[in-house]
Amino acid sequence: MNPLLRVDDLARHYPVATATGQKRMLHAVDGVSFSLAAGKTLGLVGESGCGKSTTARLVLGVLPATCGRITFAGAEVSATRDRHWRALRRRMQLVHQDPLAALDRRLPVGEQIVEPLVIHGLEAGAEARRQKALQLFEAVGLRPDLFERYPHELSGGQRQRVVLARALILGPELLVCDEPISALDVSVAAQVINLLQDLQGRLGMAYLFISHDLKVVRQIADEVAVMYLGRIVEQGPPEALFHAPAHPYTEALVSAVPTLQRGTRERIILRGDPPNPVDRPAGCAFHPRCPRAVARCREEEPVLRPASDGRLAACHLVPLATDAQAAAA
Ligand SMILES: Nc1ncnc2c1ncn2[C@@H]1O[C@H](COP(=O)(O)OP(=O)(O)OP(=O)(O)O)[C@@H](O)[C@H]1O
Repeated sequence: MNPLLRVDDLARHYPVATATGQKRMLHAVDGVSFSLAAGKTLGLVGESGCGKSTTARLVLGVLPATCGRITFAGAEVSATRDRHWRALRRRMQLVHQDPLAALDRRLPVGEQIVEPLVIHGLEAGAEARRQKALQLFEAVGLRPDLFERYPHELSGGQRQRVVLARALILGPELLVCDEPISALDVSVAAQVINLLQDLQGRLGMAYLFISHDLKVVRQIADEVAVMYLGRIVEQGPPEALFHAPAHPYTEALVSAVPTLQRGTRERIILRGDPPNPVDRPAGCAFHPRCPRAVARCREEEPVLRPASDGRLAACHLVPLATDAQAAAA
């Protein structure tokens, strides 16, 4: 079956000036490929600056790619902002981490929920729009009396529900959730995650779910991709990935969450920040921070390929799948 979303060799480079005034290229996203089936969730994790948000903006067609290809429901996504782009954008919506920034402080939240309908000229008549918005209010668990309130009169969790209701009003097939709970406290965040799962069950949307919270990603994702310095370094089902990480970088991320770590392997503590993407280390980009690195890691760049247990990993130390296993995966 064709996936709903397919990303092939996607890249986004930025020309930047170094401290000495030299012009260099920053590879924010550098050859990323994945696919996402309808109704499923792909979690995207990795340290700050690894390219998660850039990937999200490329997928939504709000940022042009340097190269690569994005296909949504069989149609190519490009950042052209023409009629074709607008029609596709209706079917994929963004849920951002900061609901206050996403909402207009001067408008009651009920009015903001119906805005996408007005923009796309989809529902004639103010009353029909209001009824639709009230239905969505209920679907995201908001009381109808909050309809006329302004964003600053709502709690953070309520505001994120308003943002969700607005994203849902056009009936999207894909929600791109970029750190949707990072501004919320733990119990409210848990409610929003439960709501997202519930909505997915009822409406069958696919989620591209970006988060640095591995526990939440394990709960919500069907598949997880780990990014490092603009590339995917490991991808697989959350249970396998978090309980028995193959790539030392995934292992380091998991080591930082004691309740996720299993087994007796020595923990990998991540030291320092990731390298500057302008000066990507030779060989494996993770080798300067990897306690398991061997000579080959400093010289030869590992490519992302099937490991013996079916997941994808870009590490010289991970046993590769045999040709037969790779073909079956
Ligand atoms: N407009 C830009 N010009 C130059 N560099 C950029 C630009 N936008 C992003 N970058 C760089 O691209 C890299 C990836 O950024 P991105 O925001 O995608 O990372 P991220 O994983 O989403 O981080 P965070 O979790 O902090 O949001 C970073 O090094 C960032 O500094």
